[in-house]
Amino acid sequence: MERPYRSVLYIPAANARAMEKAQTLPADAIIFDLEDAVAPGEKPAARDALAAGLANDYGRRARIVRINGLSTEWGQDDARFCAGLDADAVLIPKVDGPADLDRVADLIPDLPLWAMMETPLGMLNAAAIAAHPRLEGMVMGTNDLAKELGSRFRPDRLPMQAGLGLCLLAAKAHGKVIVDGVFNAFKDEDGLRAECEQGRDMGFDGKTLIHPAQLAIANDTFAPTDAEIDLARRQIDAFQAAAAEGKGVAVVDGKIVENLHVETARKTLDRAKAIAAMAG
Ligand SMILES: CC(C)(COP(=O)(O)OP(=O)(O)OC[C@H]1O[C@@H](n2cnc3c(N)ncnc32)[C@H](O)[C@@H]1OP(=O)(O)O)[C@@H](O)C(=O)NCCC(=O)NCCSC(=O)C[C@H](O)C(=O)O
Ligand SMILES: [Mg+2]
Repeated sequence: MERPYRSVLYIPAANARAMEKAQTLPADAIIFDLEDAVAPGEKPAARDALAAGLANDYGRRARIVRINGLSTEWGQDDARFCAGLDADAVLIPKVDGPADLDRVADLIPDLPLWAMMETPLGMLNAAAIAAHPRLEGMVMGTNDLAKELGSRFRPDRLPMQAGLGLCLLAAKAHGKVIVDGVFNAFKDEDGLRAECEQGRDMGFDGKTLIHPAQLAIANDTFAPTDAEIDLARRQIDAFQAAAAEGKGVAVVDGKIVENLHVETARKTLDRAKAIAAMAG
């Protein structure tokens, strides 16, 4: 049973109160951020605060640490800090290609790597990045991508579609987790829900979030509904019954069910089980 990544909450590593609070928040994963959410003058103190914060009990929530890029003045110290750290993964910002992952992999031999997908080169090299043997997951960085592209924020995210699609294809081709970018207006519930639904419909595993008020909407949107779970069970049952009669196709609710639909149905049930395990 794979972990769910419906809700992936960023927490500035300098914010001890938020790290404490996260122990009880319904996030599937936490990104402890040493990069953009921490002011330059606070970077060393943020590392110390994170070391203390990671001693908290986050239960089943995945603990991912976002370091500064190795080309910055903090990156090497961040990487040294992460080697041997009790965390679940290290997230590397602004990954342009697999060589960026190699460099961090050499410094941090013991943790899975995740890549921020947020540069034009990263989009063009998405397949090679996703194929990296140490890579476990990808996170869309839609703020940086918009900045680099000079594109505008639109509710339909049309300017983002090429990048989102390339990264999604790459992640799926190589069996990696992929979560969507943040929705900046954290008090706009309708806007967040619409963007979560778009990401879910495209195939993202979940959404990165910046505020606890966004958790419920992401958790709800990226979970299979009761109707989907019920349909998945009926599709599996109907297909098994058809197979027992020597048939390769069943019909449920007026629609055909073939082997491939059964695979999707099984994934739906697995996801529901993984989500239930988070609550338990
Ligand atoms: C956006 C915020 C600065 C708002 O903070 P604040 O004004 O303190 O919010 P509230 O008063 O509403 O907070 C209420 C309580 O919730 C806690 N809280 C707030 N945010 C978090 C959080 N992220 N995780 C856990 N807990 C949080 C507060 O401590 C309050 O608790 P209590 O004391 O019990 O009342 C703030 O939300 C924030 O800093 N968010 C994270 C910003 C961040 O991490 N940004 C960087 C990542 S996004 C990015 O870089 C995207 C990517 O790279 C790209 O390019 O797109
Ligand atoms: Mg970014």
